[in-house]
Amino acid sequence: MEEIGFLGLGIMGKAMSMNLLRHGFKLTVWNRTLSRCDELVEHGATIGESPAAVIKKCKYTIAMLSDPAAALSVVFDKDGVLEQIGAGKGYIDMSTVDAETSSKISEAIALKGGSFLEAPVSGSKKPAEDGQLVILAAGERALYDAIIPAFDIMGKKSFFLGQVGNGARMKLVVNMIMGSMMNAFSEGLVLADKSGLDPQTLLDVLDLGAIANPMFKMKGPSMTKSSYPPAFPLKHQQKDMRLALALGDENAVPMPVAAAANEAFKKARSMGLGDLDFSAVHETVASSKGST
Ligand SMILES: NC(=O)C1=CN([C@@H]2O[C@H](COP(=O)(O)OP(=O)(O)OC[C@H]3O[C@@H](n4cnc5c(N)ncnc54)[C@H](OP(=O)(O)O)[C@@H]3O)[C@@H](O)[C@H]2O)C=CC1
Ligand SMILES: O=CC(=O)O
Repeated sequence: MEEIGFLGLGIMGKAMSMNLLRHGFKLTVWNRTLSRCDELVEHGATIGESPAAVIKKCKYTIAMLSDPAAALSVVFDKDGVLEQIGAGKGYIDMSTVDAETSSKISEAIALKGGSFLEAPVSGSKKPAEDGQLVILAAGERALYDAIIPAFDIMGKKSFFLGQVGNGARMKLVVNMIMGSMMNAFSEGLVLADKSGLDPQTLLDVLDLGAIANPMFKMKGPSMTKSSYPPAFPLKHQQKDMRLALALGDENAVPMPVAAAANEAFKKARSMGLGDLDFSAVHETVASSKGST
């Protein structure tokens, strides 16, 4: 496959691009904080000096950025994607954003004659390192077909969901469920502990029953030790809850559970936990002062 551009080398972008390099892809990378490119360069990547420079050089460019503001800035600002996108070039945004952001980007790229695909992912740092993401793509089918060799390296399964917006919406629904589950899990761990049970035994019981899942299994042991090394930063999970609630507003779907979960993530952010893993929401319950 031809050289691919990659914009955004945070937790996910770095893991995904390293994985592509390991599998023989040639990459030109850019990150706002340039020093984050160094490790990729050591593994064979080339640096592009701006998003525009990367687009100019590469037929296909992937982005993995924090939020709607970042996704829009990289496309619309000076030296951004729009300056060089055009006929024969494809832009694939894998960031988690809302459908409106994605549509704005898609329309602007179409006006320049380029192709666009949104492709947010389910799966965190480890699945990204291992090429085990679930890819939720929507937009131009021809671009999806062209980029499939890269998706096959980054993911264990890719879905094509139709028109732009469907990938963003699917991702927000999934993360809304995940964020709500994480809060219920945190409350359960604290309830077990405060009522005299061993949280580790609770984890063993959960893992054998109908609500066993990889998230409880992976995060539970570190949560019981109040350890939250960031795989999925809490500030991004709160962003996803906020965007999912807005989707609920648009569609008049009552979501009291998600709204409460969003409040807990906001509380965690106010406690300075935004850069830790989203499982740190546990601290909002664990560290609350209760009298018995
Ligand atoms: N971590 C995870 O488990 C998962 C994350 N996601 C989603 O993937 C996306 C990336 O997540 P993750 O890698 O964890 O996040 P990080 O916070 O680790 O990385 C964010 C990236 O966005 C860049 N960025 C932020 N603001 C701007 C801006 N204004 N202009 C240009 N670049 C900017 C950062 O650059 P800089 O280095 O300069 O700060 C960095 O490269 C998010 O949308 C997240 O919700 C999806 C699935 C799993
Ligand atoms: O967006 C986060 C994830 O784990 O998926």
